[in-house]
Amino acid sequence: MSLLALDVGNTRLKWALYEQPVMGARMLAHGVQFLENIDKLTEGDWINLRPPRMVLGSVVASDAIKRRVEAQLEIWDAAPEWVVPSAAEAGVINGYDHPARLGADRWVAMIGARQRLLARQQLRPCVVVMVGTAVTIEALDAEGRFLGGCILPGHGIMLRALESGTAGLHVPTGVVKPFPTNTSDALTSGGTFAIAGAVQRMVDQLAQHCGQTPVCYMTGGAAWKMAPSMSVSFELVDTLIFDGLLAIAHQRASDRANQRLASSTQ
Ligand SMILES: Nc1ncnc2c1ncn2[C@@H]1O[C@H](COP(=O)(O)OP(=O)(O)O)[C@@H](O)[C@H]1O
Ligand SMILES: CC(C)(COP(=O)(O)O)[C@@H](O)C(=O)NCCC(=O)O
Ligand SMILES: [K+]
Repeated sequence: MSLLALDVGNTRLKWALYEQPVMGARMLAHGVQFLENIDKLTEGDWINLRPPRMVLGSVVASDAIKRRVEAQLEIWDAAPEWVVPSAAEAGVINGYDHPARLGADRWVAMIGARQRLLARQQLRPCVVVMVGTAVTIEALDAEGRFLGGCILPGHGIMLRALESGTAGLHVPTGVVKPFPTNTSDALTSGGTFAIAGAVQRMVDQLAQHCGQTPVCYMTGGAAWKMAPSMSVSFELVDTLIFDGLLAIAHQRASDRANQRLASSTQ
């Protein structure tokens, strides 16, 4: 049973077709589109795609974007399912005050991270960093409890905010330097250090809280930009959200199979 996994962020839609809804399944095809180009998926990227049997997605973009994605999915029989963060799922316990108000991408990425730790039998505390339009930094304890997390502006938003709020900060992109000596480098370095510093702080807080050094996973479209400037050790995992979607899809598919079995034996 093939699975089309969707990750709809505030900037881009990421998709991947898997052979089966299980962790470690073979990825048959994948792609990414900026949100302004999502109305052409069925006549473009998806034109020759083998019809998926199941479609599971995470969406944090607007309802209008979600409807436009659903319109593209109408060519296939499988009705799209969207993850809604709950109190607990696939090895993660949700500590948010209102579990459903947590971003679905954050929830799914934490589930992906937890599944990776479970697969390695490394039940350690974990920090999950996503560098996309926004940056999110989550803390999970060794039992898979999501203790809480931070939201920061991403690189682009930080720079645009500074540009629009000042008269003298309209400059080209610079490079990251320990001691920047021009405006471009000062801005680029400032944004990068803000993110790297926030991650380090969360790692320190979690280490102190749990009495154990956390594993740190980093993902997202702009993660590669952060990688050379991080002050803590981390693993870059491009597929963290897809890993989480596979775990949730696996759970749902086996629940349904069990229900069918129960009703057929009644
Ligand atoms: N090809 C690229 N070149 C430079 N930056 C990129 C590129 N692709 C993505 N990014 C950065 O990654 C961000 C989008 O990452 P993504 O994880 O897709 O975000 P979201 O999930 O919020 O849509 C952009 O805001 C941009 O900063
Ligand atoms: C924090 C986010 C904007 C991140 O979005 P992204 O950068 O992935 O596009 C998204 O997860 C979201 O809208 N969250 C809802 C609020 C919350 O998580 O508390
Ligand atoms: K994201």
